[in-house]
Amino acid sequence: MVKMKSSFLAHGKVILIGEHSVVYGYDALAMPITALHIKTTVEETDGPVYMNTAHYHGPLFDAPANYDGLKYVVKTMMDKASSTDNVKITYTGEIPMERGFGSSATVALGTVKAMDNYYKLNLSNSEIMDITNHAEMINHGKASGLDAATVSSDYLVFFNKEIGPQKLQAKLGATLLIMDTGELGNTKEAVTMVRHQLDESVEANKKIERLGKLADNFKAAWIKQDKKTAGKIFNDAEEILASFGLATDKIDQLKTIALANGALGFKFSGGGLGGIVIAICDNREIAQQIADKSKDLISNYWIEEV
Ligand SMILES: C[C@@](O)(CCO)CC(=O)[O-]
Repeated sequence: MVKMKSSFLAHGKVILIGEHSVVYGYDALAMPITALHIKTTVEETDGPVYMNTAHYHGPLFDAPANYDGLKYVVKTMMDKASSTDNVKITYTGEIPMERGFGSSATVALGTVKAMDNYYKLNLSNSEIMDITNHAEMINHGKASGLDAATVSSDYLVFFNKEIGPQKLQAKLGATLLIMDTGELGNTKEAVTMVRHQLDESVEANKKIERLGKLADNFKAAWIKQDKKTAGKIFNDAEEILASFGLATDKIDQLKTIALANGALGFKFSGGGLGGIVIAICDNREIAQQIADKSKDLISNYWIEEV
């Protein structure tokens, strides 16, 4: 019997604060970006299991190692369905890859959900999250679960590895300017860089603990709608993240422009080594002005009221 084609639309995320320290059990805050999404479509094929993305077309199990997380997802779902029929999986839509927008978690989640529906498996939410998180572990070496939790939520996520995601209903009353440096980040490399420093230095461990505390202070400022303090905490977090060697020249240049043009605070978001940066601004006009002044350094930008 021919199975019905199945699709799932999953959105991206940005981490507001707590990247890296979240991997070691500290708190973090992240939000979904519904403007950026990827649609995963699963359908029957006579050939080998096939993958169709903007970057790769071909048999999935011949794809390069950076698709290993997806290979695991597809194999796991086919095993769960006891299926020997092959599928063709197509990804459409756009979330810039390796920028901190959670594209790897988005495609992993989309694939689990679309295949769950395709095979009528009715997996529980925790099974779906476990498979998505395991794919993230394969992709990043060590993953907190924050990305997977945020791409599967339609609300602001307060997250801790032990407790999982909690909904934060508050608003800061500020404008976020999210800018894409156009530089590819590399989460796996960034997470490894931090881990090596933690293995070797007490000072590095203290810095990670401070980052974790900043996330809690940021949450408190957010709830109080204290955007000035939130901005200052952003700057403090950026300083610590940069001290691990995770910022780039371009990130530093964007920080100078943002702070000289009225941003309340600035930090990169996600693993670092490139990717996206966020400026907290008092209002849209300031955000637009910073984006205009940064235009020669960025490939794109988004303005979000939070
Ligand atoms: C760097 C990191 O904290 C965020 C990557 O988007 C890694 C993780 O939480 O798994």
